[in-house]
Amino acid sequence: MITASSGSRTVVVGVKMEEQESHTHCSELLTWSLVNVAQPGDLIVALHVLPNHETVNRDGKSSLFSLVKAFDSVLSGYEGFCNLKQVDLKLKICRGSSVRRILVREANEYRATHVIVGAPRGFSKIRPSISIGRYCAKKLSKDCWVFAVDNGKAVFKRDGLSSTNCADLKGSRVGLLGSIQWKFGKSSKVLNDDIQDSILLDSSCHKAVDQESYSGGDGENEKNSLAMVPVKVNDAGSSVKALYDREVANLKPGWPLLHSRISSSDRRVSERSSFPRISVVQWAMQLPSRNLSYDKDRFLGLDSKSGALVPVDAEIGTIASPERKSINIPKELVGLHEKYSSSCRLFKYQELVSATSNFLPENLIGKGGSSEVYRGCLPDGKEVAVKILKPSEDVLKEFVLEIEIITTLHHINIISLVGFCFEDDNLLLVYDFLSRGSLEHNLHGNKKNLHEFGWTERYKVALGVAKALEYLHNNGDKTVIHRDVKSSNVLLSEDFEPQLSDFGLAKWASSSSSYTTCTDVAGTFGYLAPEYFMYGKVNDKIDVYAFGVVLLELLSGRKPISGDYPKGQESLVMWASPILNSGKLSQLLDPSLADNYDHEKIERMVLAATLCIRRAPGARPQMSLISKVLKGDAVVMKWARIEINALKASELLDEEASPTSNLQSHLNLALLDVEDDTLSLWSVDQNVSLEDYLRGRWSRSSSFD
Ligand SMILES: Nc1ncnc2c1ncn2[C@@H]1O[C@H](COP(=O)(O)OP(=O)(O)OP(=O)(O)O)[C@@H](O)[C@H]1O
Repeated sequence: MITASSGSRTVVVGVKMEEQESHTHCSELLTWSLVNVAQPGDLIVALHVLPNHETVNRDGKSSLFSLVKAFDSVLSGYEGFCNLKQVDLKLKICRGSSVRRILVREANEYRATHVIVGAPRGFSKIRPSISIGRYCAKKLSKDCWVFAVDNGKAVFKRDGLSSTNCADLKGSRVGLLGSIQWKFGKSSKVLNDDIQDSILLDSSCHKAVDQESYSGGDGENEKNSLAMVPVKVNDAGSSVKALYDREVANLKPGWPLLHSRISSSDRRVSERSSFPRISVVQWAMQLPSRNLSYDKDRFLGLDSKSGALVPVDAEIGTIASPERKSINIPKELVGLHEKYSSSCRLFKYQELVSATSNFLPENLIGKGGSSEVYRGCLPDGKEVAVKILKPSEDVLKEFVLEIEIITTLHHINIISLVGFCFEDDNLLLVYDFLSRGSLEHNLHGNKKNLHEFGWTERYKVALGVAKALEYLHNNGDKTVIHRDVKSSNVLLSEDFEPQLSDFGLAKWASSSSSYTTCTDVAGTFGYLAPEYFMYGKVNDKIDVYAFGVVLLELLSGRKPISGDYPKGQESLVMWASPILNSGKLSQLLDPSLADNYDHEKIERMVLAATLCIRRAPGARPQMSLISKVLKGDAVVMKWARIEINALKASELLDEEASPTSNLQSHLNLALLDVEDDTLSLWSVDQNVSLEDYLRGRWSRSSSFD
């Protein structure tokens, strides 16, 4: 039996391949499942039941043969998305007479946590998917979630008892390197375990399907699994891999960065599971490259009672271990306190335990992908937010980087670090507490606060975050690129003054405009700039793009990505772009707010958003210009209007030039706004820089005025 690794979940999706319907049913159901249910670490099993009587097609070919081929073409479109979302997608084909019974049997075999069924588009019977959904709900354990999806909407849902609910894409941070290693490790394991009845898909497909292997079986009890196909993952180095290598060489848009990671890691088998059950420090010490033999005279000591590593702090005068001997500590933590003692405090773990009333669940104010945040109160009455980092491969790097970067930043719109703690099993960061929580919460969370969070406050937030980013990008000779600008990383004070937080992914850059290429693309769905997502290219413009998405959230009240909206509107950028082009502002603005807004300020936010989300990084202005737009600088506003008119003209041309899209580009567009860059390059050429504009060197400006 194949199951997901411990701690992860298995989602069984009953897919039906409809020859005549260009596979739309299968794609829709899978897309729905991946967007709405899948979470990093999940195993998604696309299960197709082949009726017993179907052995040959009308054209006389083996039905299984054509079926696998058809599935391959559909599923290969999901490769990039699955890698990004860190899920493993498998196809399983079973033979049998009753689809529902086989679904239940397979779900039980996989110990599925979620089962998703659908119905072919245009099916005229009364919602057959609901009836299958009900059947599965009745037959499957109460732990299992069951969904019936019809036309892109869940028409039936049975909540499972397990606490693991549906995915919330907004919070899914992505880390490509990690996902690929995991995927290979996991895929290899699954294949080895199941090698007897699995068939690897070869590019020709002829080897993929053993024609003998599906010759019989007339009951559901029979072992009638026919094919288990890992999507585009092939340990044996088949032509699929060759394709990756070719594509890397050409660096075409698509998934080149993913491909390069895949080709360089195809022999790795990593056993990445969920979070390890050992301490962060212990865990980090196991990593070979991070260890350092260190005489602990100075900062860390071994607690003779617990055997744990504890900080030795001369100022606070805590533990000095009697057993002074050489021990291994992660090199990242060496000298940390000494280096930052002037700018922030080293807390003892006990102090933070007391401050948060032993991390009382009621004090939990937020959860991130890699952390939990508790509200706390220090003995002097100061309120703090205590962030506990969960173990992960990069946790030490992120911990130290956050301290390193944040202690150099001093701005009213950037969060202050009060102190930190590394002790025993724990890595903690202590910040000023911001009473209104995150912008994300204010926009998309508790709707009853909405009347307080009106247009004035939203404008204030937009301007404050712009100033924070301007400061980061122009702070002396070292630019800081945040890399994870998003509404959950903007915190609000009582009077809605925003502060940018979470510098765990931030990067130093020598200058704001020069590019560096990252192999560890990380960030959050919905906010990733296309050039960063596709090529790992990083400069300040990736923050500008993400800020544009935050502006759109402020204007529309919509989430950057959500499966709640109709097909094609899941991505905020994709939904908003045509509206921004059409200038029909009423369609863009948050319907839950009254329309007594300050027109000028809204226009500034709209202009700024339009400029920020331009696909070509070179066409996105620097944050200093965006701040000026938001402040309403007359000259810059005029220039911005000209820019945007030029953009509209270029987009109209582009629409005429390339009206079609395939599944891959549809997914890219819908979820990540990744598209061929030709339009953007065109628009860069056509547009005028502010400098040129000010020098009056742009002769065509009058035609757009
Ligand atoms: N200083 C703070 N004051 C008040 N609330 C905070 C503070 N810091 C964090 N929070 C709350 O905790 C939540 C989680 O924060 P955290 O930075 O751990 O994760 P995130 O940014 O939401 O996600 P990820 O870490 O995956 O990017 C925030 O969204 C916010 O609601």
